[in-house]
Amino acid sequence: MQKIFDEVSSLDKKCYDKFSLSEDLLMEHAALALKCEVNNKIKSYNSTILIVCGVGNNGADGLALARLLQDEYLNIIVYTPFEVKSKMAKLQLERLKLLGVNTTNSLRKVFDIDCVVDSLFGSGLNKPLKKEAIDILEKINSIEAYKIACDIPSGVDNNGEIKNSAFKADVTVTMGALKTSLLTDGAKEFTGIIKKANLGLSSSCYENQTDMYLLEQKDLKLPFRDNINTHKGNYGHACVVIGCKKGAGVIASSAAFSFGAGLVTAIVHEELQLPYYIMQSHNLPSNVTAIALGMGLGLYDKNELKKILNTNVAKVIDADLFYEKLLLDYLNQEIVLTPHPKEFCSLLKLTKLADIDIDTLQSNRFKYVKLFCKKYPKVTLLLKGANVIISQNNKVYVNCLGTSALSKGGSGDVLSGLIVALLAQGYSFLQSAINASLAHTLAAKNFKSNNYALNPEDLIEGIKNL
Ligand SMILES: NC(=O)C1=CN([C@@H]2O[C@H](COP(=O)(O)OP(=O)(O)OC[C@H]3O[C@@H](n4cnc5c(N)ncnc54)[C@H](O)[C@@H]3O)[C@@H](O)[C@H]2O)[C@@H](O)CC1
Ligand SMILES: [K+]
Repeated sequence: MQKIFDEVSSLDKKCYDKFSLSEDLLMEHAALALKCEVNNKIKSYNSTILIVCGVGNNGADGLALARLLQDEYLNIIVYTPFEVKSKMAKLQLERLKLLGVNTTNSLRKVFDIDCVVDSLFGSGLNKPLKKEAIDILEKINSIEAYKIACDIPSGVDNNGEIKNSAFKADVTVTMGALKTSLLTDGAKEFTGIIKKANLGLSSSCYENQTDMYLLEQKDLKLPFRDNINTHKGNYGHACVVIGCKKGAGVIASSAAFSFGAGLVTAIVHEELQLPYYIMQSHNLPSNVTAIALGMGLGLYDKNELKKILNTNVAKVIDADLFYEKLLLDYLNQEIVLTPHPKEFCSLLKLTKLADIDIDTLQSNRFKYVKLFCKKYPKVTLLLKGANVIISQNNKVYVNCLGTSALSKGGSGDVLSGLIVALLAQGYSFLQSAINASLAHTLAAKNFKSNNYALNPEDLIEGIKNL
């Protein structure tokens, strides 16, 4: 798990005030981290590196990089389209001049470039881009080369929003600590792989306390069976309520069985053709330990719903239930909710927290997740998206490991099945949501066939083999 911060200027300030590091020293480390990234990828001396430098300290990072790369590559183009403004950018430019390095303010030749470093705008981007900047970004985006963003892809603002254009990076070397702005669904299209640069201090000294964390592959804890002398009753009894769209519940049931639940029962109105290992019943069995409810539910008798919701076992709620007022009666208890953005908008409206459209939510995912979890601190909320956000009370966890292969009907049903399996086995609400989400995304990431082809069975098969 890595810490995430909304802003890092206070952390930079701590470096100056508490540890007596200078801005110049931090910048030198930033440039060194960029140099490492270039060197790791570009091995041939006969290469051309284009460094695009803006007017502020992000540009200054690029200018310092140009100095560090001298003599390492045949051709280093230092492109400064605008007159530099910040004190550090002026100093870095002066240092380059003293070395006899020329810069250019026009970029004609955009072929035969092996690597582009984007140091146009960083955390100081505070207004929409003008045409001139948009044209530059479009021009450098069109170059076929390895693309490195310094700190944050230019055009992505501090809320992680992209107003008109942004640099499309293969890798973003972010300075000091991970920022929320890099982890929005919108930014995911532009950041590429995110790497964190050390600015001269270990993370434990540079970073402060936070309630936000980025989940990593190594955080995954699978429900391995450590004891030998066990029986099915030791692993819980998961029940999945089958609604009108029966496939959803069937997928969830299969996923639950494959993720370790000792028994899985589908709660049905009529006998269905199900895998032989999934039991069927009209009522909840007396030994139920967790329930999944909502997927493919459609129209369902309210009294039956209430009866299921009133059963005192762990529950994961999905899909159609986010449009049901009835759910409001259960938000002050421990429960896992797994809405996608449209369903979360409905939930926000039902709870009278906000009446917003999907675009507004997507631009402010963290804000609305925090708002909801503040009002309902017992709920474990998992907001689906390109980057999944999982939150309980004031803690927020982000899972960036998902891929577009998961953008399919049935993926969410698998996730609910995984969560109910862990709940049934006695894992906590938060651990169930986190580990199910990690398993879900990692299985998709490991999928070897084309990324448009993943189906729920492939996903379940992948989860079995993590
Ligand atoms: N403070 C520190 O100690 C460190 C800062 N570092 C770098 O400094 C960067 C932040 O530097 P700055 O605060 O100078 O900010 P930026 O370099 O991101 O840019 C700020 C400048 O761009 C202008 N600007 C903002 N939006 C614009 C727009 N849409 N169109 C045209 N001009 C616009 C501003 O007026 C300002 O002059 C970080 O992203 C990071 O790369 C690193 O060197 C690490 C250490
Ligand atoms: K940048």
